[in-house]
Amino acid sequence: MPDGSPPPLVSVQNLKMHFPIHAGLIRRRVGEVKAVDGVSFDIAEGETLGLVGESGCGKSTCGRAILRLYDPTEGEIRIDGTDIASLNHKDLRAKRPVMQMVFQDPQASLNPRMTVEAIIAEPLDEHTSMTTAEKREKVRELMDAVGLNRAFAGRYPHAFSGGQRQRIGIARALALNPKFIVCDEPIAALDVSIQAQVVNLLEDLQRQFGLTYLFISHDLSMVRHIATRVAVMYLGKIVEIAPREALYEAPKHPYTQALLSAVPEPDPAFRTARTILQGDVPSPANPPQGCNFCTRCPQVIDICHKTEPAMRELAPGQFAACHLYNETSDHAEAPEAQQEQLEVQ
Ligand SMILES: Nc1ncnc2c1ncn2[C@@H]1O[C@H](COP(=O)(O)OP(=O)(O)OP(=O)(O)O)[C@@H](O)[C@H]1O
Repeated sequence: MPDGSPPPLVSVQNLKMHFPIHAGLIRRRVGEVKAVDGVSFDIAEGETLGLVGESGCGKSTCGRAILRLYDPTEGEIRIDGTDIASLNHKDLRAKRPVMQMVFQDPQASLNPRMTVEAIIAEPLDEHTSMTTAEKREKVRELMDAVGLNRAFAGRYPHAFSGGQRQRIGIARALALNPKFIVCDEPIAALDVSIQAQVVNLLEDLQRQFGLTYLFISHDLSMVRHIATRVAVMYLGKIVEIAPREALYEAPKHPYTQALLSAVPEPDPAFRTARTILQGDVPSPANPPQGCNFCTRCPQVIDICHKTEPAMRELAPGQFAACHLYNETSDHAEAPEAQQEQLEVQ
């Protein structure tokens, strides 16, 4: 953080979320799934940090652990000046209004037996002493803010389209005037034709209410549109984090390069060589020794199998964890050069 700049709204240090694996009749603990394994990042107030990576790399678990929907195994989480990781349940409940989540599947996250009015008012019932009339008015203001017709407040979720249901979920997340929202694949379950509308709404709301987002998605094109900075996750760890332009225009980590090379580019002038990653993602219950990416990396070198690479700043604000950039390595300049020789599809 440069001198004089305000402290980040969200600060995550060495976050770990390991799920125990039990087996046998007495449910003996036989191992653990390292879903999130030492993740660190900051998010400035008003910023959107995109969190990308293949399915199963730990994005959702990371978002949930930050909001304490899971109790993290280890690590520090500071949100708006409070150490979230160490709060007891009573204090956590009091802090809940500041941090909210928008879920992937609006169908599954809305109670089908509750009206839209009751769904959006639920957090107000739980966390405020508003009168019925005040709640009624607040629900209608929220419906206006997310572009839902007030006249439909008495309807049930099934009467709405997927995009409208996600607007209901967003209105509920906004009810307590949060500062920080984890958007967990908020458009993945929606029709492509309405994905952009929901993303534009999230951007409008961010400007209007000064919101800070962690935007989790496997859609790199959408993240490029909405995020100010982007973190790339692989097998429970962040391998690269950088300002949006740097990440998309000059990715440093071979995994980021491979992910981006798979994004369809309509303009042939900007099409690059496509990297096909070999093999499957290893199990987070049994990650490889050394670098987590060493079993699939097209540019693997000896040390990758032995030592975990540290995060290093390779360009202003652009950090990557890769041995290819070690000052002592002969390969310090190799990744971009080698990228050109990769298989063209
Ligand atoms: N409650 C749980 N118990 C045990 N393992 C879990 C639990 N939740 C997630 N995992 C495992 O943790 C790993 C990370 O899962 P997670 O859902 O966070 O990944 P993701 O990147 O969000 O993937 P997707 O995009 O498919 O949701 C996976 O291997 C998953 O099976």
